[in-house]
Amino acid sequence: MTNHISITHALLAVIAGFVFSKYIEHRTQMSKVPKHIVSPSQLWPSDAIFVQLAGIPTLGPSGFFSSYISAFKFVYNARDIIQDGYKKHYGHAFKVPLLDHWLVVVCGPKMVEDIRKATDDQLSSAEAFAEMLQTDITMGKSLRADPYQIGVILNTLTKNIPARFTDVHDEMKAAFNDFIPAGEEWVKVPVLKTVLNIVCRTTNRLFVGLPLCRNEDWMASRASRYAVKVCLMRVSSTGPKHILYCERLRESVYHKLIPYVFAVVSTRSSTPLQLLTIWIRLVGKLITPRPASLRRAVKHLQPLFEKQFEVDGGTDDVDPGSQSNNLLLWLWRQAQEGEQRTLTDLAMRVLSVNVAAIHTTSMAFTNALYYLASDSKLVEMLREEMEGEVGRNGWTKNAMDGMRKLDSFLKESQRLSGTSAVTLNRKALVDFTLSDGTVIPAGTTVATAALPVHHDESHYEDASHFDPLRFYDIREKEGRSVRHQMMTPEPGYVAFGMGKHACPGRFFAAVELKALVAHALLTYDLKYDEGENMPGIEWFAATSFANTKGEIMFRKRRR
Ligand code: HEM
Repeated sequence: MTNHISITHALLAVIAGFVFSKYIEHRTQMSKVPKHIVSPSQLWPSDAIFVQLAGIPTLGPSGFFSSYISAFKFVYNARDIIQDGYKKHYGHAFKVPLLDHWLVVVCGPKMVEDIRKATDDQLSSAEAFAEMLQTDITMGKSLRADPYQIGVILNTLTKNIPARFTDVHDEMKAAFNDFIPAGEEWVKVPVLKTVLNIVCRTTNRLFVGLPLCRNEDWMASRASRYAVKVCLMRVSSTGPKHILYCERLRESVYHKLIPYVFAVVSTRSSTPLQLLTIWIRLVGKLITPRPASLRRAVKHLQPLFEKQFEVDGGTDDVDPGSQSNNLLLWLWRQAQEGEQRTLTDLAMRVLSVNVAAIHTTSMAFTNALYYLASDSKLVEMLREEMEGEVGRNGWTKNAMDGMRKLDSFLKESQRLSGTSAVTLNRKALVDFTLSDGTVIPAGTTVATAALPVHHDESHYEDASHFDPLRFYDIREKEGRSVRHQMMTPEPGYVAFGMGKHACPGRFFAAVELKALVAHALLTYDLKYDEGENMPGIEWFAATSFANTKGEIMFRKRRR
């Protein structure tokens, strides 16, 4: 026993002596190099990224331990931290430490314009999403290699909204009926959970039609739960990454904590940290919902796939109003012969579009309901407009387009409640110089401040006040302008992002949201239970969520 201890002590002493002597040697080397040409990369394995990042001001402390404390604070307090940075660094960039990497945030119209105008080879949206959602693991690599589904959503899906609107509205009515049966008595409904089901069914009526959109296994386990699992994957996959391998840890290890040991002991490609990345990827592959979700999606889509493509090869004309005019067909027609036309690849894309569509729309609808349940005057005003439009145009896309007060209300709700702290997430593929001269080093994630823009008095008078007719009034003043709509990105409104990567589904989202709110208000009365009020927004790091626990009372509308 004693022998064991002394051998261990001796070994530790040798290692400590070795590290210390190398440290002294390293300090000696460092002292010989003139300060102005010292770059960590010349002395130990390093990324130039960390050197260049040092030139961008840090919000809060940037020391090894203190920056990790800041990173933990960011998880709980991102909204205030980004707001603070926006105030202090308006017109420029600042950086915040996240647990696994630095995030550079730019503020002010000129900086946003720089990001908007950058090419995909300079700042990549796909690479930023890949990192955020771990898409290679959760969705597979082919989606990133050729994300043609984005063009399909923006063009074909948007063009087909009027033709498929009746169908979508039909599903909406059936789904509301199933999940909130309209009775004479008030019933208390958990809002987000119910809304997720309604939105999943309504959206999938457009994507895959009946009967699949109502299939409980597709609905509950695949389409919407897959989306939830992907979000959880994001959290869980970055969780271990935070601890074991991350850009920031590498930075700390290489540059701050024990730079020398790693330089001497191993090359970059074989560092234990690199091995841990592989390990994390393996764990990610084991826990990803992708194989199971994909198998189920393929099973459910197989009959539709055979019906639509095996007879006519997807070339026959389809009635635009029919259910065969769906996302699967639009994807098929855009896909290249070969791999992209397999059911597996198409099914993955259908799932990925579900991920992008369902939670975002559900959050927006939930937030809108929270406002409506607290304001009966607003409800009455909107009902009047809805009845007028539906009376003139029936339940059509045209009628939805005519609901200008509703559009304004939804936009105001998104402005104050539906937006994350940052948007336009991009990954720099090359060193990218902003117009104020700041260099975003290749490999860095950059984003623009979002919520602070929505609270900026230079864009909005009394910016923190909720004014449902704010945009309606502006549009009326400008002669019933078509500008300032909910789906229109503008410098003061970035809920759907901006530029060529602005949300391609925003046109559908706006129509669907209007139809959902109109159907809800014309079918039900709604209010909070005695003693309950509008619940607050929830946050996880820089992302905002509609309150997950809020409940609202519904009953059949009384006139
Ligand atoms: C209220 C609902 C929605 C909100 C608030 C929303 C918001 C956003 C935002 C902020 C982005 C990032 C934009 C950027 O980085 O510049 C985005 C991207 C995207 N959204 Fe939406 N979205 C919504 C609904 C939808 C729907 C219904 C679909 C599909 C039908 C969809 C599909 C996508 C896709 C595919 C992207 C990635 C675009 C790209 O990388 O070029 N979204 N969305």
